[in-house]
Order: sequence, then C-alpha cells, then structure tokens
Amino acid sequence: MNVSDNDAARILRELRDTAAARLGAAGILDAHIDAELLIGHVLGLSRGELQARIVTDSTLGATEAATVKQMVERRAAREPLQHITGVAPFRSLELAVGPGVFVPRPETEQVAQLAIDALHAAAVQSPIGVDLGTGSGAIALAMATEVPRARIWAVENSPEAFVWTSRNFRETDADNATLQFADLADALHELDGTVSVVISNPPYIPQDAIPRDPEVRLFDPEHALYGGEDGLDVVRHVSQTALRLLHAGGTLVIEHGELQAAEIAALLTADGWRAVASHRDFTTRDRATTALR
Ligand SMILES: C[S@@+](CC[C@H](N)C(=O)[O-])C[C@H]1O[C@@H](n2cnc3c(N)ncnc32)[C@H](O)[C@@H]1O
Repeated sequence: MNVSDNDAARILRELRDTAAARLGAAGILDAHIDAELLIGHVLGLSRGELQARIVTDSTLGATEAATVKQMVERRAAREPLQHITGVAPFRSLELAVGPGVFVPRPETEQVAQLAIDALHAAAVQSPIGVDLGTGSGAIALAMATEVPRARIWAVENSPEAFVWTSRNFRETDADNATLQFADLADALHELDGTVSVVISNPPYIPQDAIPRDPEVRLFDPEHALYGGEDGLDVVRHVSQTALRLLHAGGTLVIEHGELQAAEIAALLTADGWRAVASHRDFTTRDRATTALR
C-alpha cells in the first residue's frame, strides 16, 4: 500500500462520514446508506465497491484479509449474507439473525407499511397491533418503534426462531412490544375483539414448490416457508385468529406469493371479510392483501 492509496481512502472515508452526518442531522434514518449510494453514484461505483475501496486502500491488514476470504468462501457456498454478518436491516432496524430464523426480506418492509399506516389511522388513543408468526420480530418491532402510541403483540411458535426473536426484542428495547411463544391458531385470547391491526407474513409456499435459491432452500427454516399442500394452511388460521382478535372495522394485512392473491381473496371473502384488496410491490407483483373486519 502506498501513501497516495492511503490518502485516497481517507478522503473517501471522510467524505462518506461528513455526508452521513449531514443527512443524519437532516433527519434521514439510514443516513450512511444514503451517503454511500450518493457518492457511489457520482463516482460510478456500487455501494459495495465503494466500501471495498475504503477498506482495501487503507486499513486492511493480514488478519482482516483472511477473515474476508473465509467469509467470501461461506458466501460462495450460498450461505445468506445476513447469516455471515449476523445482521439483517429492516426499515430503521438492524435485527440479529442466524440459523433457525427466517431472514426478513426487503419486500416485507413494504407490506409492514400497510400495517403501520393502519395503526397511524386508528381512531383510538393506543391502538393494538398484532404480528402473527413474527420470526426475527421484524414487523412487530417496526410497528412498535414507528408507531410509539401503539401497543404491539408478537407471536411465534418455533423454539429455534424464538431465541432470535427474544434477543431482538431485548436489544430493541421497545417497551410497547410484547412477545409470546404460542401457536398463532390459538394465541392472545385475552385481546379478543380489541385489536386494530393484525399483520402476518405466514409460511405460504406449497409443500411441493421447492424454492430455487439455495439461500432460501438450505438456510431458511422449513417451518417458516411451507404452508401445506396449497400453501394456505397457515393463512386459513391467520384469517380465523384475526376475525377473533380484531374489533369491527379493524384491518388485516397478509403477505403472500405473487400468484396467490385471487385464492386468498376468495378465502377471506368466504370467511366474511369486507373490502378485500390486493397490493402490488415495487416490481408490480401482487404480494399483499388487506381486508376489514
Ligand atoms: C415467512 S416467516 C416470517 C417471519 C417474519 N414475520 C418476517 O416477515 O420476516 C413465518 C414465521 O411464522 C412462524 N410460524 C409458522 N407457523 C406458525 C404458527 N402456527 N404459530 C406461530 N408462528 C408460526 C415461523 O416460525 C416463521 O417465523
């Protein structure tokens, strides 16, 4: 490494840090991400390339280089990046993840927005929100931190996942969020008829539809992926539990596969839900359905 490499890295790093501080002071939540994307855009580098340049040009010693090599090998074996780093970003949160828990996905950030909007719109002082099958706690903790006046309950019944859920609840320290180890089909009877919003990203993959990506097939827990023969076994339970939990006018939000919107609309309509509507993600795929109690 020569001095000019070092200088180039330092200048780049200071530029990144100054830009992040400026954006943070302006109220942008993930300021360092925005800063790196902006500088990368100007320099014609991806965010990863920019970060690699900052590290390799300045501070990368032999030990760090060896660690990077090991991590690259793990990634090459298709272990999810989030398992290697141990962290999954979700909206404004950084959640601990690893073997045994479903890695929260970017598309779920958009689905969570539907529940957050419904909580914001709720007429009562402290609306109750429930996340059925909470996994890492991503949706529940997003609702709790983004709608502080709400009271949030989260339900999970996988012991392996629950280790991670508990850790994320502890580390997020949202005192308006409660976690329960329970089967969502028979959970939270004490809240019957009082809840404003129920959201679930349940297992919805049909038993025979094995996911293509090794990261999903080999590393996400089966209990988080598969929903029986037609993929809708857990969705049927979510519908019944939400009918019991929600007060009249309350909102149900369900994430699902892009080809399941019509089937889920029929299922919910048959169960007596009103105003059933599907919602597209940023790539125009139908990935969520809402309904009113
Ligand atoms: C697709 S993952 C979603 C996790 C998280 N909500 C998210 O969006 O990242 C489905 C979750 O539901 C949990 N689950 C499946 N069946 C359940 C049941 N009957 N009761 C409670 N949780 C269940 C799984 O263990 C898993 O954590």
